Amino acid sequence: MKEGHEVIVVDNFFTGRKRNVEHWIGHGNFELIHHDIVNPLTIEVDEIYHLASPASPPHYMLNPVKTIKTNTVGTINMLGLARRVNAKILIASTSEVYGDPEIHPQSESYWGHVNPIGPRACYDEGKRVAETLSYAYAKQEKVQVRVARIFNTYGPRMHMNDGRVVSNFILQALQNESITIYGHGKQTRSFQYVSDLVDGLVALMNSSYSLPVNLGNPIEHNIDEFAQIIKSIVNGVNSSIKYLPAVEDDPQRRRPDISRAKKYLNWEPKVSLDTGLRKAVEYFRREILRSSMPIVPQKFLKREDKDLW
Ligand SMILES: O=C(O)[C@H]1O[C@H](OP(=O)(O)OP(=O)(O)OC[C@H]2O[C@@H](n3ccc(=O)[nH]c3=O)[C@H](O)[C@@H]2O)[C@H](O)[C@@H](O)[C@@H]1O
Repeated sequence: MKEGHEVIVVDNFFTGRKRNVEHWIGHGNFELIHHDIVNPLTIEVDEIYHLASPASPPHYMLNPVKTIKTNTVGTINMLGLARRVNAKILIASTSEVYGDPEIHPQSESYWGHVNPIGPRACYDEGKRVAETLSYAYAKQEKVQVRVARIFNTYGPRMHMNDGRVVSNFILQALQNESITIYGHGKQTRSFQYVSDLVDGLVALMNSSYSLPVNLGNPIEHNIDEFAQIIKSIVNGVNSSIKYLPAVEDDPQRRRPDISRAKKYLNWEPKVSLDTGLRKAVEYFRREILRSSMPIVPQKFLKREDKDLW
């Protein structure tokens, strides 16, 4: 990137400007992803990372309309901005475009198995439309797009109330509470450490490859095993396992085929689950100590329960 030029990163949590070359805008809120954020007459923009959207199931299900708007209207705004300022744009898509997959592991050529009217549809279909929009803008408006299909990611500085499995299990084990498994616990996931993901996103942006690319760690565990791994790292001897009702449309198996990322980006994850989880656990331990009251893992809420927005 040329000196004095801008990279715009739009995501959920960071707002404001960092150093000379980065622009963080966010809150996963589609009104903020607006074309007024950059005045193309005063700033030259080379790259836009569009990462904005709620991504945790209890969060995105709480306000499905806003989730869809962020991924459709918000993405149109960002693609329009990329076109006007002639910037390359990276869209954060998701493993959830594969839905509850019938093909395993999932490669990018798989079209997916998504329930278009289920509780996850606001996110799954929102991201699928975001991909469709990206390639429509690429074809019609010649926008340079990069599409990352991101698989389950964790690490320090996750939101304590994120509500996804990694933060829930670590919080529960650290606070000697029961670990809550939704359903039978035989569903699988493959977890990647945050720095591997960031390396993959930057490699994709810098590459000349424009089709979707899976970014994830292909080592797969079922959720029962994952609970035991967290317990052993935390030494959560007092945490029992509590089985709760299954989440509707919960994908039963998920593991990325990362041949494409290896071939075109020369990328593969480097951080083992054990190393990454130890770092995440240490972060959570410190956060709990800093907090004056117990931190309750996020559960699935109804709109009237709490407004997270
Ligand atoms: O990261 C991904 O690839 C995508 O999938 C995630 O969805 P999911 O994998 O269902 O995320 P979690 O909420 O962390 O659930 C993982 C598994 O653990 C289970 N779980 C979750 C939380 C919990 O307390 N207990 C529990 O058993 C869930 O039912 C599910 O089977 C999120 O939708 C997105 O962050 C993302 O796009």
